[in-house]
Amino acid sequence: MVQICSKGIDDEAINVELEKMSEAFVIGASTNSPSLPLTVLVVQDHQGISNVAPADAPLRHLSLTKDSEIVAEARIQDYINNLRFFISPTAFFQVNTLAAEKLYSLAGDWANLGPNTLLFDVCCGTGTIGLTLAHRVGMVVGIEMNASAVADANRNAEINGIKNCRFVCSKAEDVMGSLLKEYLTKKLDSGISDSDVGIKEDEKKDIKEVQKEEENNSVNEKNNNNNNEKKMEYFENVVAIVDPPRVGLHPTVIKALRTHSRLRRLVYISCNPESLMANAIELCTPSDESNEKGNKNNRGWRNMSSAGLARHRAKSMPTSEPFKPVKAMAVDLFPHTPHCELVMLLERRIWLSRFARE
Ligand SMILES: C[S@@+](CC[C@H](N)C(=O)[O-])C[C@H]1O[C@@H](n2cnc3c(N)ncnc32)[C@H](O)[C@@H]1O
Repeated sequence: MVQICSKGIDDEAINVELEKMSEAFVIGASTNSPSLPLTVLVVQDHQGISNVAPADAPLRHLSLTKDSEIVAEARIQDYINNLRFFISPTAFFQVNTLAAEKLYSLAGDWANLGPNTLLFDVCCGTGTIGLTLAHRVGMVVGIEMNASAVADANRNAEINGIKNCRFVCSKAEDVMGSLLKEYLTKKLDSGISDSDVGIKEDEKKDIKEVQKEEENNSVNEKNNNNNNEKKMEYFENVVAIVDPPRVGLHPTVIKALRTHSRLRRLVYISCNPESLMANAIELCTPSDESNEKGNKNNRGWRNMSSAGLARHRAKSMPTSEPFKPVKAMAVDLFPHTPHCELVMLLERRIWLSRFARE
């Protein structure tokens, strides 16, 4: 396992060693051998990120300890937006932290955040997106399947004094539906009057119908026992920033996001345009079209492109208001490579006018 980092490692022994190396720039740490020690790859006197590993980069072995427990504790650390992040060996972290700052703040701007916003940070890793945007929202709910990354996220919230985040350790497909239901169906049971949030009578009926539909949906739901005093609060503005791995979002997550009508705005961050396009097709295909009589038992699916498969899957999406792709931007997190991050804003009709800032 190679973990890329840019500034330091959470281990006093390593830091002592690094100090001896003047301005050493740590670019990788490996803990994949059962017979540790930790190996740290460094480039001396280096400044910058994108060209950090010249072919002749020296590989330095730092013998830390034979006590594997101590080494297993080693976490690298880095900074984004002046927040400090601890990162476990198996947790994801963007290598180009300066560009990541731009990426996350762009996503935050497009998500139209405010104090009454509930932000779902789907595939949250060590909590980077949610934690850097936490000061701009009422509450963040992060979802991540890597337990070490979730432990990091909780620790990162704590060390940065951030209190309005909850991180759920689970596959998004297992909890997205139940979390949306937990937070978004509070409204009609709460004492808040609909006029307070601008809901008209016919829209209220729509919401109830959709909620009923949501209950009937066979989203695989697991209860999670995370307690958080904020979870009973009502938030007017509900948005999701999703940042899935290359494969994109699981169909169950797409269905949950699409069929929960109070989610009006979705910012999709992707490192793979193909899966982004496929997921956007399912999120944005109008129900009338998706329910068109087609050959639902199409046996040619094995030969389909991911977009073709998405169009096919969209046919079985429950009736729901589609999102619309509004704008997209590429953010070059990997200069001098063919890879690029993409950000796309998806929106639905803003019926609660006070949500819209523009
Ligand atoms: C591209 S990374 C983004 C991480 C984080 N948003 C960031 O910018 O640092 C994708 C993350 O999704 C997580 N992941 C992959 N599949 C998942 C799933 N089915 N449910 C929840 N998280 C998942 C990975 O562990 C990884 O942390």
